[in-house]
Amino acid sequence: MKQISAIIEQLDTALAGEWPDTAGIRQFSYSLQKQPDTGLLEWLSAQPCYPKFYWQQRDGDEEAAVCGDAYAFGNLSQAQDFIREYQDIPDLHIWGLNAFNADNDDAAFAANALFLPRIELCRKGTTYWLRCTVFSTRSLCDEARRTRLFLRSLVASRDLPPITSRVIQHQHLPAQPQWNELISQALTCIEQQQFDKVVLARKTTLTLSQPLNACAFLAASREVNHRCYHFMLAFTPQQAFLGSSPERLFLRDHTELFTEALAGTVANHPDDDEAQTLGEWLLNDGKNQRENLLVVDDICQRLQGGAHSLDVMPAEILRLRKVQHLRRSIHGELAEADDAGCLQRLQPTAAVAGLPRQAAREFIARYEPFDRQWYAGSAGYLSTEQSEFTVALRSAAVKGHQLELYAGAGIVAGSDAAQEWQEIENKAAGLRTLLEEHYTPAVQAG
Ligand SMILES: C=C(O[C@@H]1C=C(C(=O)O)C=C[C@H]1O)C(=O)O
Ligand SMILES: [Mg+2]
Repeated sequence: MKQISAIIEQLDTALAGEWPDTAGIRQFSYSLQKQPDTGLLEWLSAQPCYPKFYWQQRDGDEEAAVCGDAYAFGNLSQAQDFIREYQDIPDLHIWGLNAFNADNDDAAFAANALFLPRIELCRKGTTYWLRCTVFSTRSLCDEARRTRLFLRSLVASRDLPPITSRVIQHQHLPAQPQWNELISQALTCIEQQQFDKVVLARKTTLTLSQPLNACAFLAASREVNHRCYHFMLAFTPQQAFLGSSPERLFLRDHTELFTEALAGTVANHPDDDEAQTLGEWLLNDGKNQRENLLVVDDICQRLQGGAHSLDVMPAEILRLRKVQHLRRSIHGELAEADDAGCLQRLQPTAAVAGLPRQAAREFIARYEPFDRQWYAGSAGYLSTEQSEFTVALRSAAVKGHQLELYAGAGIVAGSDAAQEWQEIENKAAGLRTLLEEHYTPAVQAG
């Protein structure tokens, strides 16, 4: 990582110059001449500064490792206002998470964790760059000094440690009997036409033999869980939220909007022919088609007035490591480039809450036995030209010796509690199996 330390030295010289004692913003951007010796996640893992955020787009072509907060935002509208105010700074990016209940100001849990980083190491294709932002509402001069101190705390990249945490114990919330009750309650509401669909979830708390390194865990997931977004926000050395999600909430490119209905699930199979048979079954299954089409309806309704020329593509199968899904891509033209508006309209979609949204959310708030917090919210970034958020699914909270895994399933007329339990087991397996697979016995022969 010689290149990076050379850039940091150049930055230090720039920051040591004359700075005004007034509010303002400055950004420095340097391109890397060649690919760094280690990956971005390895670099991020080594850094002792929080918060840190990692993101990889699902086609694998865009990657970012960012850390330190130059400024933190109370909600996405504030973040958007900030980007608009400073739109002459070409590449201002704000990164982070929106909670499931991002629109509820009274919620006990933080609505979001969005920040303008001090430092960003990014990749697009084979191009790498490093960006540093100095922002102050009072004194750029003081902030430049703090940024220099911050840069001195950055360290060289290191290999990620192997995953040695073993699962000692697990606890499901709800456990299967309570799940069965919850599903029958939801089915009664559907029959009584209180709503058409509700997505119910489970939190599984794994107690580990030793704390898990969040970056190493995400790297292990990225290695095997292809066609997914990979994201992580580390709040402290012991606390992080991460995931490998197949689902796009939205991508906005200027005023073009790309979103999707990803709902309807069957198991995957390692054998291609078997997987294809399962996929064909999924394409022709009434209950799964219903789950997916309710999401299409929801998204199209929610976008009314905000987007036009909506195009819904035919259903396709998305094959992942443990499950396969039905996906319908949706494309439209926004009336204006408004990310806060997109988030408000689209999150949570009927793929993770239900339809109608309000009735489904009330059912979840009342009967789901845990607080979703970041699960089924969104993770990503906004900037002037482009913004993208993934739905924070196939996700987990790392809390020292504990790992909380989240998985949910859409309940519609025709859902069966045992099958939906199997479906959430399969979804949780995307992350859970990484621990088992990386287990190496402490005592080795010889
Ligand atoms: C709710 C989750 O996944 C959602 C529910 C799906 C379903 O019920 O078929 C499929 C994809 C996701 O939209 C989850 O992974 O936790
Ligand atoms: Mg389902």
